[in-house]
Amino acid sequence: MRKISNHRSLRVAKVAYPLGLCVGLFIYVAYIKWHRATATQAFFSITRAAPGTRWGQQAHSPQGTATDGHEVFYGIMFDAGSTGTRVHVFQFARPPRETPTLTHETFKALKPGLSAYADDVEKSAQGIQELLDVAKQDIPFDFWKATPLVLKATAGLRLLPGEKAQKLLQKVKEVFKASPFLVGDDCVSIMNGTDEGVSAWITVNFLTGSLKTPGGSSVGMLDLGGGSTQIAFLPRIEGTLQASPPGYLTALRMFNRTYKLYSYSYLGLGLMSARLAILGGVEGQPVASLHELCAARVSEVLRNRVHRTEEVKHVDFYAFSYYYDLAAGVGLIDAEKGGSLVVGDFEIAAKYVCRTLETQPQSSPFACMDLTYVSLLLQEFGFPRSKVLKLTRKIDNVETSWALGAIFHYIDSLNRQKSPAS
Ligand SMILES: O=c1[nH]cnc2c1ncn2[C@@H]1O[C@H](COP(=O)(O)OP(=O)(O)O)[C@@H](O)[C@H]1O
Ligand SMILES: [Ca+2]
Repeated sequence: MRKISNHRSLRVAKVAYPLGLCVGLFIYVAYIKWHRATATQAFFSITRAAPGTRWGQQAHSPQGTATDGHEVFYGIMFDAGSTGTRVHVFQFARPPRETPTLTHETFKALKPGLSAYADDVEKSAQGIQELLDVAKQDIPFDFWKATPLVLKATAGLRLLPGEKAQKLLQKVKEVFKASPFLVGDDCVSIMNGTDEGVSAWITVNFLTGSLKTPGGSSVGMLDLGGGSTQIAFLPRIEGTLQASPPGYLTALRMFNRTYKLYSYSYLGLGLMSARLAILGGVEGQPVASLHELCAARVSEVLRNRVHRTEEVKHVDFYAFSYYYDLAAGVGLIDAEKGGSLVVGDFEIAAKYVCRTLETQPQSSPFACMDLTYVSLLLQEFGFPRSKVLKLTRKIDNVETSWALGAIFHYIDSLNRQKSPAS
């Protein structure tokens, strides 16, 4: 269902004014007729069935212009992460009577994260505006009004006191409302952890083509952020479903199939939060082996925090974010292309880096602790040392992040409101 193609020229109508007007009118009438005929077709066909989840609600649906028989449209997703804010501008094309395809993504990231402005809310607007300008440059003017603009915040804002988080969100909403894009009342929110995992699972399975084949195999997803970490996969073994605590399973309806996903977000177990917890209380102890010391502290921090499933041993997993950065940092994978490793590689790298740190200062002082943490976290999830993981930042030039899965949901919810029968 997915194709990546070159950006089409969309400004043809401006070439010859009088002729363009007639052609434009004709296309408009044809489009309205065609659109009415297909209005009852499912769009991305995604419905969330889990209780307590909140997907976008909006009164209008995005609507592009028909060119070459394809309807082109855009969606803008802001990821307000704990360590940075990023914009993802997605371009889709929908051939007549077919499901839409993702044709292009533009991505830009800024640091620090929104939560860094908790005590100076006004200052947060500058970065948001800068990222909005990226979207404006990327999306042709004629499409601005129909393009949904959404921001979802993750661990950084979840961990802030509610009032401070709300003030930041309110500021972003002001900036969004002043933009030329399609902005609903729910355009800015804190995403719940389960949705974060589910959306990232949708992204990797969409990009790897796993969603195309009903009944085919799917891949698991591991995301290690700054403030929280997510694991999501589709269990095939009944015992996994039975043994999963409440809150770890969620039903998702997508492309006319229902998936019962295992998805969980551990708030406070992101890499930056873990550093804080690990550094919290062992000062003054004599330095034995730095790795052993680190491992003992990390084990304390992780004790009874993580649910272990047997089935993860048998599922192919993609891992990204800090998993990727750390592996690339010590040369376990290519920093540009990513690659595969086994879980035990993190432990070998941790031991090596910690041992080196005992005798000489390192350029990355946290590497010993970070690698020890990641190695033990993966083991806590139930991964054996021999388990192969795929580490990737992009698949087919699209960022592996929850943003794509989340924009699918959002656009789908807009479409459903427009044609509830579909
Ligand atoms: O879209 C993305 N592309 C590439 N890296 C990303 C993206 N989103 C998050 N990251 C990576 O995730 C890590 C930080 O996670 P984040 O700031 O999102 O924390 P959170 O998920 O706990 O809120 C960093 O390694 C950052 O480079
Ligand atoms: Ca993140």
